[in-house]
Amino acid sequence: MQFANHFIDLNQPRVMGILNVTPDSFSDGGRHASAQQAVEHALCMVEQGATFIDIGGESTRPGAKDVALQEELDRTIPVIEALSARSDCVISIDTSKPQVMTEAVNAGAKLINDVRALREPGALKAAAEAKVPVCLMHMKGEPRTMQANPQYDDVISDVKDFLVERTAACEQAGIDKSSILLDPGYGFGKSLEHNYALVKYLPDIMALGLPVLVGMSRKSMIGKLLNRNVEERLAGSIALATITAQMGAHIIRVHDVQETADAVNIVKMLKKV
Ligand SMILES: Nc1nc2[nH]c(SCCc3ccc(S(N)(=O)=O)cc3)nc2c(=O)[nH]1
Repeated sequence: MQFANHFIDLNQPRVMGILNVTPDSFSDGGRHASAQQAVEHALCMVEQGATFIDIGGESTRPGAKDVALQEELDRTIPVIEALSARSDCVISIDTSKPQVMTEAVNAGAKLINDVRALREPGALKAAAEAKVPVCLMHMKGEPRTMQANPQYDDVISDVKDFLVERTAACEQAGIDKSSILLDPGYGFGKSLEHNYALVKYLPDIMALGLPVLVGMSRKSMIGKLLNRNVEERLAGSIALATITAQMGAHIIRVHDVQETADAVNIVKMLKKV
C-alpha cells in the first residue's frame, strides 16, 4: 500500500507501535520534556521493528472525555514534526477531528487512523484532501458510553455492514478503495464475547478484500478473561497478535513492539517455508 512516498508491502504482517501523547501517559516533565521523550520512545519502537507509529492526542478508552481541538493539536503536532524529522517510519495520526488530520499530514503523518471512521462533520473532506490512506474502525456509540451493555443482533454482520457503508462513504468523497484499511475496533462497544467472536470470525472481515488493522494490546478482552491487570497482559496480547497475524491481519497495533515483532517474525517464517 502506498503511504505518500513510502510503499509498504502489506503482504506480510506489520507492527504499529502505540505512542500515546495524552497527559495520563506523560511523565511529570511537562510538555516539552514529554514531546522529546515521546520521540525517543517512538524511535526505540522503530528500532524494535515497528513499521508504523500511531500518535494519538485524545484518549478514546471507555469513559474518556472529549479533548479540545487546540489541546489535541498541541499534544500531537510537535511530536509528529520532530519524529518525521528523525525517522522514515510511517506516522499515523489517531484522531477524529478534521483539523487535526489536516495539520498532522502537513506535519508529516502519512496515515489517518480514525476510531470514528470519518463520521465527524468535515472528516471525510479533510481525509480526501489529505490524500493519505485512512483506517476506518468500527465503534458502537461513543467512548464515554460505549461499554454500557453493548448489544448486537449479530456482531459480525453488524461490524461488516458498518465497514462496507463507511468504505462507500469514503469512495463517494473521493477516497480510493486502495487507500482504505478496515478495523473491527476491539473494545469499542463490545462485550467480552463480542470481542472474541470478532477474533474468531476475523476472516469474514478480511473477506471484504481490504487490508485489516487490529488493536487488542493490553485491552480488557485480555484482562477480563485472564484476570490480569493492565501491566500483566503481555502474554495475552502476544497470543492475540500471533493468532490474528496467522489469520492474515496486515497491521497489528501494540504497546510492546519488540515482543510482538518476534511473534510476527515467527508467523512470517511459517508463511515462507
Ligand atoms: N485503528 C485503531 N485505533 C485504535 N486506537 C485505540 S486507543 C484504545 C482505546 C481503548 C482502550 C481500552 C479499551 S478496553 N476497555 O477494551 O480495554 C478499549 C479502547 N485502539 C485502537 C484500535 O483498536 N484500532
